[in-house]
Amino acid sequence: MKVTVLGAAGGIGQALALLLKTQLPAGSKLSLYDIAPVTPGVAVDLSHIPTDVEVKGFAGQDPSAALEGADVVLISAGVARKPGMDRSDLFNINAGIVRNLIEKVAVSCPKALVGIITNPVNTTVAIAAEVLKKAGVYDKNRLFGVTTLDVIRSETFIAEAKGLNVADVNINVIGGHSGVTILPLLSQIEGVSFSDEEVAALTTRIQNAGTEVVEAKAGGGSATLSMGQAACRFGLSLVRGLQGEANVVECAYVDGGSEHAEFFAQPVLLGKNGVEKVLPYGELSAFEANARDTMLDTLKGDIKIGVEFVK
Ligand SMILES: NC(=O)C1=CN([C@@H]2O[C@H](COP(=O)(O)OP(=O)(O)OC[C@H]3O[C@@H](n4cnc5c(N)ncnc54)[C@H](O)[C@@H]3O)[C@@H](O)[C@H]2O)C=CC1
Ligand SMILES: O=C([O-])CC(=O)C(=O)O
Repeated sequence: MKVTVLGAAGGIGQALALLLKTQLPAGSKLSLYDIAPVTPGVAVDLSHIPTDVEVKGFAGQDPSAALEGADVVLISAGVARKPGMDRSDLFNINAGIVRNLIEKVAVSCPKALVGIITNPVNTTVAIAAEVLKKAGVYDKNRLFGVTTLDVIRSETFIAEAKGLNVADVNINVIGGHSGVTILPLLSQIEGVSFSDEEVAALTTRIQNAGTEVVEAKAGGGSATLSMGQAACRFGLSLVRGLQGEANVVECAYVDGGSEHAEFFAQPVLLGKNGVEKVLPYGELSAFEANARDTMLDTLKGDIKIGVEFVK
């Protein structure tokens, strides 16, 4: 199994690479690419950790060598937010970065499963899809927006609020990955009940958790370590699916035939070809149904910007 990280010298990329070096199945290959010249050194550094995962690092303008033969590609290349910015403010720089990288993916490893971390995810995934369509290699089951950070944050905050063992908390987070498009389905958590005030407060905290980190880092970037963990969890789930493991389910932002929007985050069953099955996200409370319906204009607008960028 070969996993390639694009943006591997960054805050997320390095954390993710470390976790993958220690957690990928024995015999895996880990390929690291970034425009930053430090990247081969990051690979040398990681290669001294005694696990059976071979690490190679690549820098420069062309990611092709890093992508050759990749089964999974995780993309965190691009700029991160500073206080006062929205994720959509990153579009001007990150749209072109994602477009150029996906053009290389389309040539070097068109069958790879691709997870996009680079913000604004609601838009960059649409860009990736259009680029892959243009290249004639689009397979909707192989492209994912990585929304796992919303899931792990929800698990953490719910366990804290309700005194639960976090390992027992499972939650679907649907929609997209910014502001009101992030919708945790708190009504589905088994064995706990929330007051209306608790639901409103917890939902808002989960939706704004990225901003919580951006403000706490005071100009030094956005979430990197928790995102590294989230991307590792998601990447390992993609690998487990590829290896034929049964019942591997994650929420992700996919082109899954949703009635709501062209791309929509919801639970998917992962398998040898990526998305094996798009799963229903279950019953919603009245609060959640209203939140889902009111997010759709924003989500569809974000997607449209991505589609138009490529056309
Ligand atoms: N999906 C999610 O839940 C989350 C997404 N993000 C997003 O992830 C992205 C990366 O964040 P950080 O790692 O904190 O940023 P960072 O600035 O620490 O790292 C970004 C890396 O991308 C590299 N890069 C820039 N252009 C490149 C190109 N054309 N090819 C290859 N590498 C390139 C840079 O050299 C840098 O090493 C941001 O867009 C951020 O908003 C961040 C947190 C959560
Ligand atoms: O908020 C940001 O800019 C980074 C991000 O997507 C998150 O932490 O969820």
